[in-house]
Amino acid sequence: MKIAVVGTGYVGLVTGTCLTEIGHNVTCIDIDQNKVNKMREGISPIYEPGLDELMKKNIQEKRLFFTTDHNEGFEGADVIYIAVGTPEKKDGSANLSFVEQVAKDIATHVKKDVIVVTKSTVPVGTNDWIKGVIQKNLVNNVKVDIVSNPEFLREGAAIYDSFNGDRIVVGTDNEAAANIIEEINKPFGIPVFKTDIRSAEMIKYAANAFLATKISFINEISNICEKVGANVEEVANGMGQDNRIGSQFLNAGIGYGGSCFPKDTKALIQIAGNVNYEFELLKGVVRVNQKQQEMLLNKLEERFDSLEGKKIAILGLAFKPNTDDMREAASIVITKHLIEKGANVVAFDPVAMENAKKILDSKINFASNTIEAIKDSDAVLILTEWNEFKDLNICTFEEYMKQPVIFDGRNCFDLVEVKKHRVEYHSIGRPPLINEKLITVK
Ligand SMILES: NC(=O)C1=CN([C@@H]2O[C@H](COP(=O)(O)OP(=O)(O)OC[C@H]3O[C@@H](n4cnc5c(N)ncnc54)[C@H](O)[C@@H]3O)[C@@H](O)[C@H]2O)C=CC1
Ligand SMILES: O=C(O)[C@H]1O[C@H](OP(=O)(O)OP(=O)(O)OC[C@H]2O[C@@H](n3ccc(=O)[nH]c3=O)[C@H](O)[C@@H]2O)[C@H](O)[C@@H](O)[C@@H]1O
Repeated sequence: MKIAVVGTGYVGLVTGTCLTEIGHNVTCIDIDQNKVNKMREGISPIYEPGLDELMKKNIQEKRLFFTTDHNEGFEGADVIYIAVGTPEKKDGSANLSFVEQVAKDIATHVKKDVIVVTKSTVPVGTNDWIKGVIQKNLVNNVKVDIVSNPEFLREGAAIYDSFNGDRIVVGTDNEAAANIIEEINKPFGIPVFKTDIRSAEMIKYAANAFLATKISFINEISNICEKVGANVEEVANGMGQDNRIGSQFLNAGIGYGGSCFPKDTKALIQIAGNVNYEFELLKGVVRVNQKQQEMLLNKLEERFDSLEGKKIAILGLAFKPNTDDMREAASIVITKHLIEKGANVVAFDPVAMENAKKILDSKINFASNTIEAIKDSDAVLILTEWNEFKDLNICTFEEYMKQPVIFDGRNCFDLVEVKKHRVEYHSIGRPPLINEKLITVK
C-alpha cells in the first residue's frame, strides 16, 4: 500500500516508520526543512528509543521517504495520514489550524481516490469538518473517504506500543474504508475495534482523561497518606491487585505532564462545555494536578528557612523518562519558583537538556552529569525517574552533597534501603526519613 504521512512529530514519524517495517511504502511530509534533511539521513529529530535504527533500515530498503513537498508526498498515495499537532489554545480548546492547512493541501493536490486517516487527537466532530474542508477545496474530481484512527502510543515506548498496542480504533461511516485500514494494520497483529467516527474521536479523549483521573486520584490518596501515616505505594499495590482497578497508572508523584494529558483533559472540558455540560470530575482532576506540581516545593520551603543562595540540584527535567520532551514538564513550574526564591539551581537530565535550555530560565545552570549537579548542594530534587537516577547508590548523595537532603518527586528509592544511610529523605505519600546521626542546617 502506498501511504503518505503528514507531520513527523512523535506520532507521524513513529507511525510512518512502523508502517514501513510491516512492508508499506511511506512518504513522510513535514514543513520543517531541517527536520526533513535530518530524517533523510536516518536521524530522528526526536529522542525515541529504537527509532533511528528502524528509520535507517527502511530508508535503505527504499520503503521510507521524506519530503517537504505535499504534492510529491501525495503522488499515488492510497491513504494519507494526518499527524500534525493540535496544541492547546489559550481557552483550553484544541487549535485545529495545522489540521485545516493539511486538509486544504490534500484538496489541492490529490489526483486519485484516497482515504484520509486522522491520527491527530481532534475534538468530536472534527473529522466531519475535515471532510467538509476537503470537499469545499477539492481541485480534481476524486472521492475522499475519512477515517478517525486515534493514536494511543506513549512517548519513550512508542515503537513498542506500535507493535504491541491493546487495540487499534477505526472510526468511519464507510465499511470499505474501514476494511482497508484494517488490512493495512493486519501485520501488527493488534485487535481492530471498528466504530463510528464520533465515538472514535471520543474514545481518544475519554481514554486520556481516564488515565489522568487515575493519576490525580492516587496523588490525592498520597497526600492523605502523608497526613495519616500510611504508605501510598503499599496502598496502590493493594488496590491494584483488584483486576477491576488494575495496577497501572497508580504511581503517585508530582503530577502528569507531557504534550497530551494536560491539553486533552482541558480540551475535553471544552468539548463538554460546548454542549452545555460541565465535566465537574475532570475539572477536579486538572486542579489536583496543578496543586500536585507544587507539593514538592511546599515540602522544600517548609524544610528550609530560606532558599536564597542555597544550591538546589535538579535531577530530571523531561516530563517522564526515556523522552527529551519538555512540554508541560513539572520541572518548568518548579525551577521557575526556585529561581524566584533566589536559589542557585543546577540541573541535569540525561537527554532533555538541549530542549530544556531553550525554554527554562536563563539563570539555571546545567551540569554535564549527576555528580556535577549534586556536588556541594544543600538539597536535591528528583523530578524524573530516569533509571540512571533510580540506580544511584544512596552513598553518592552522602559523599557529594553539602548536606544530603533529598526531595524525591517520583519515589525512586526503597525506604528500607534509604534507612541504611545518613540522609534526610522526603518522598511522595510515604513517611519522611531523617537519620538521627545527620546534622544539617536549615
Ligand atoms: N506525542 C504523543 O505521544 C502523542 C500525540 N498524539 C496526538 O498526535 C498529534 C501529533 O502530536 P505530536 O506528534 O506530538 O506532534 P509534534 O508537534 O511533535 O509534531 C507535529 C509535526 O507536524 C509538522 N507540521 C505542522 N504543520 C504541517 C503541515 N501543514 N504539513 C506537514 N507537516 C506539518 C510540524 O512541523 C511537526 O514536525 C497531536 O494531535 C497529539 O495530540 C496522540 C498520541 C500520542
Ligand atoms: O495521547 C497521548 O499523547 C498519549 O498520552 C499518554 O502518553 P505519554 O504522555 O507519552 O506518557 P505517559 O506514560 O502516559 O505519562 C504521562 C504523564 O503521567 C505521569 N504518570 C504516569 C503514570 C503514573 O502512574 N503516574 C504518573 O504521574 C508521567 O510521569 C507523565 O508525566 C498516554 O499514556 C498514551 O496512551 C497517549 O497516546
